[in-house]
Amino acid sequence: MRSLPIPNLPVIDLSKENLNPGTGSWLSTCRNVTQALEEYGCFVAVYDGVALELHDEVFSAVEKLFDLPLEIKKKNTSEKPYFGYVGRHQPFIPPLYEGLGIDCANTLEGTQNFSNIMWPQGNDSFCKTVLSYTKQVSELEQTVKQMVFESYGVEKYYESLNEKSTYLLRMMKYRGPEKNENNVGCESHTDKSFITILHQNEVNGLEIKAKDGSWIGFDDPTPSSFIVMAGDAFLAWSNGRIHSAVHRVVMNGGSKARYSVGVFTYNEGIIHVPEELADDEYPLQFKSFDHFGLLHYYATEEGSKADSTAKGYCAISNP
Ligand SMILES: O=C(O)CCC(=O)C(=O)O
Ligand SMILES: [Fe+2]
Repeated sequence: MRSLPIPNLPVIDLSKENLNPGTGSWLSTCRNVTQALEEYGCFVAVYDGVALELHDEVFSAVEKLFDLPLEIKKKNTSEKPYFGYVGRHQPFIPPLYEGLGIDCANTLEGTQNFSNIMWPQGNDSFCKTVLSYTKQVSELEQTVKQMVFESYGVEKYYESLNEKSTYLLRMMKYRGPEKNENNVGCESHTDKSFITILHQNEVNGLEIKAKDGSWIGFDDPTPSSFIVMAGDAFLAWSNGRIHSAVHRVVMNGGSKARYSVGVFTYNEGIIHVPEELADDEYPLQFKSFDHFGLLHYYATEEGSKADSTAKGYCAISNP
């Protein structure tokens, strides 16, 4: 019997040298990026902005970070939900999971605030590594945003939104499950960010739910492959055109730990749906909204139960 082909995520080459605005390859890549985000809510970007050496430094720094004692990691706290330490001994969190977050990780101040808490004696090399990593990945994020804005003919709004962007770097560790232990590392969810860019070590586990309900595994990571994923804020901004994909982490392999890092974009202030993205055929579905308000809403009981965070928080209700 012939087996069905395993569905794959779209793969798009976003290497810097191929991306010159205005060229034919830029325009076709804009279309591919937008289509992938509309259909799958994500794609695999092949990106050469993070050198192999920096990639290795990041994952080795992250491993060392998780080796710190739990009492120290728990000092990573934040007013913003899910920005600080999340993990062991917390209710509703899979026991395999631990995560730490650095707010404003594209600034020296952000990385130093974090590292001074983890290592009161200082850790300049950690700061330098995560700062250059976040800066490089934020360039990829900006390219993707610019491409989508251009595809929709609303590039005039790009700069003002981009100026309000802040970058959260979240580092995740998933230990391998023990015998007979549940293998879910991270429950199904959509991200609350505008865009998330994920990068992982060689241990697989990320699965993305396609629109037909099937799960697509990301099984072929390389140091230059990044998962670019749209969050609920991007969906609302696009008046529902961009899809925010449900995804989860399932640890099917052996005992080796999975490490991943995600750069999550949030925007300060109010996000407006461009008026060009609503018309008679496509009526306005979302009100202007406060991005961090959306995140806080998700942390409420009502918000955590909503089928769609974006709809629950800022949909225009039909009479
Ligand atoms: O570890 C991963 O690859 C995914 C993590 C994730 O989905 C999240 O932190 O929102
Ligand atoms: Fe996620």
